[in-house]
Amino acid sequence: MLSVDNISLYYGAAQALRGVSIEVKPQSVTCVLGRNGVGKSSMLRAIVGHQPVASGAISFEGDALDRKPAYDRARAGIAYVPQGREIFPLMSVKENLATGYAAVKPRDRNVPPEVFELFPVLKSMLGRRGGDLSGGQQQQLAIGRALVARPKLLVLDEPTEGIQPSIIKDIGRAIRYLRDHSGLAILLVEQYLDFCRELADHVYVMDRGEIVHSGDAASLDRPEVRRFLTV
Ligand SMILES: Nc1ncnc2c1ncn2[C@@H]1O[C@H](COP(=O)(O)OP(=O)(O)OP(=O)(O)O)[C@@H](O)[C@H]1O
Repeated sequence: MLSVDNISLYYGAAQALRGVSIEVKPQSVTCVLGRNGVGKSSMLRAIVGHQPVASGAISFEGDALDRKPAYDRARAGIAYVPQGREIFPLMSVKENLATGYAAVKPRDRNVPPEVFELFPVLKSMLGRRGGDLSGGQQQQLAIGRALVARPKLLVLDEPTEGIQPSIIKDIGRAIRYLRDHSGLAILLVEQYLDFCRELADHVYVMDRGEIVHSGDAASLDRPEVRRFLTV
């Protein structure tokens, strides 16, 4: 469904990605792990069109994305929840959800019922300001806003970062539900190993701008893989 083929990415003279290739299959959860600063977020930004690549190719459902701006990628069915969530603190929960309509045809501009089924707290807080929500609730809002666009691929950058364990469980449950019942492909970047071990159909490990491991979730327990994850 998503194919990233041998991409390289630079910030000025500094190379952040060195020939990275990954595949994401439909109706699956793919996790990318690695220490701080190894290039995980850069790879996601390249996929969603926020950062240009210097070489290599990215395709989605067989179409080349390389020259497409971020909004075309969103319309093609790729939704992105950035690290830090980037919700609008002074806008209400309802207004935050509505910002997801930008990539959607006017007749589809409503909140899919599954958003409130997965995250009931959003329904009860529709009138509250985004900035009044806890970190975990903001993460749920950011995922809800991404789902408003009815994506085929959901891209999440560290969805568990700074979030209390009970909400991490809710988010894990939601990801599993979206894969199994809505047929979504989910690509997520994480530092939280247990979260990936429980959820992932496939894992990649990055180190210094390269993919150094590809395998199933159980492969994360191998010592030769672990050494790229321990600080
Ligand atoms: N906008 C930028 N300008 C210059 N260098 C950057 C920029 N963004 C990231 N980098 C550098 O590129 C490298 C990869 O960063 P990236 O954020 O992709 O890593 P990461 O694995 O996602 O780390 P983290 O978990 O800390 O977000 C790092 O050395 C980082 O300092």
